[in-house]
Amino acid sequence: MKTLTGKDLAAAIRAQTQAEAAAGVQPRLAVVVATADEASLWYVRSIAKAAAGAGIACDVVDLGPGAAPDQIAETLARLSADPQVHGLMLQTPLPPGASAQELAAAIDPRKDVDGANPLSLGRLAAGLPAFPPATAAAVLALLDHHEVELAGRRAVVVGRSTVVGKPLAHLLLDRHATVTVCHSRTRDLAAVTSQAEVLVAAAGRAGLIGAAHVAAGAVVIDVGTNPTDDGGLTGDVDFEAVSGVAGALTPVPGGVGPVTTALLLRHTARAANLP
Ligand SMILES: NC(=O)C1=CN([C@@H]2O[C@H](COP(=O)(O)OP(=O)(O)OC[C@H]3O[C@@H](n4cnc5c(N)ncnc54)[C@H](OP(=O)(O)O)[C@@H]3O)[C@@H](O)[C@H]2O)C=CC1
Ligand SMILES: Nc1nc(=O)c2c([nH]1)NC[C@@H]1CN(c3ccc(C(=O)N[C@@H](CCC(=O)O)C(=O)O)cc3)C=[N+]21
Repeated sequence: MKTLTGKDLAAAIRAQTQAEAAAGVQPRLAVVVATADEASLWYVRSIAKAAAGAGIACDVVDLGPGAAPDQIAETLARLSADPQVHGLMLQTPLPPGASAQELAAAIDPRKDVDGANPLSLGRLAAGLPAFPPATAAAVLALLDHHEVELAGRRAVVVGRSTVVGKPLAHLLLDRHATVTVCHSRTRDLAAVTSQAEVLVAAAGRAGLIGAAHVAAGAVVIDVGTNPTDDGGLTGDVDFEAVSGVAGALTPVPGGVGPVTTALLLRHTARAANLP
């Protein structure tokens, strides 16, 4: 079994992004936060750190977990109108009563580096240029980096969120895979996933995918980042069990996550230099 790591790819993307950032106007990313969720705050810190390393300015606008939806919308509108800001993202989760989908409509599509505005998702579905969500893009980047063939192959995505599952299904379709999307109402998940030549797990359930869910030799991409009791991180895939069946598998940590952060910065550098 081949372990498909993301660290080298992430480093290469960051180096390329640093060169792009240095060649044009200095890119600036604004990250709006309204949560106390530890995993989300960890991601924000890692974005800020990686941005500094790539020569990208990063402003974290923390409104706190008690922020009202109107306040978040006003903040996004202000940053969308600010010519100093090239990239704008709204972290999830959000406070109860706030809808990420509705709020993201306030992000200027030209600055929508995490593909959250419904317009970006619509453009993606229509095959028009748009920034895909960094996580969905990271899955494709990993598959390409490891030269996994997609055309004509059966791909199964577990999860239908707006951040990962849905945009990823469009990206895989564009690459001529035959795509099936599963979710919590899918009957007999293992029967569907075991048909996959390329399987992507993005459900946010630790250990959901076991050996019985995977076809011999399949390429398995684990997007899940579930906190463990000892303060660590584990994926949606039971790595031990599945490594005995799969042909290739991404680790967690060290797989999709670092590539996601690197691509968010690449999108920001590109947004800063849009014609
Ligand atoms: N590494 C990275 O860069 C990133 C990692 N993540 C991680 O990816 C995971 C998914 O994130 P996100 O998409 O935001 O999560 P959501 O909770 O928004 O979506 C989860 C999806 O998985 C489906 N699902 C849940 N349980 C099951 C089940 N038992 N069987 C089949 N499907 C199920 C849900 O179905 P239904 O729609 O029916 O509820 C839903 O569509 C999380 O662990 C998250 O932390 C997220 C973003 C970036
Ligand atoms: N609008 C929005 N878009 C997101 O993409 C988004 C979000 N909100 N909210 C939070 C989740 C979570 N997320 C992660 C990204 C990278 C790692 C990552 O790089 N993790 C490291 C390990 C971290 C560790 O060891 O603790 C790794 O996988 O190697 C993790 C989690 C993006 N998210």
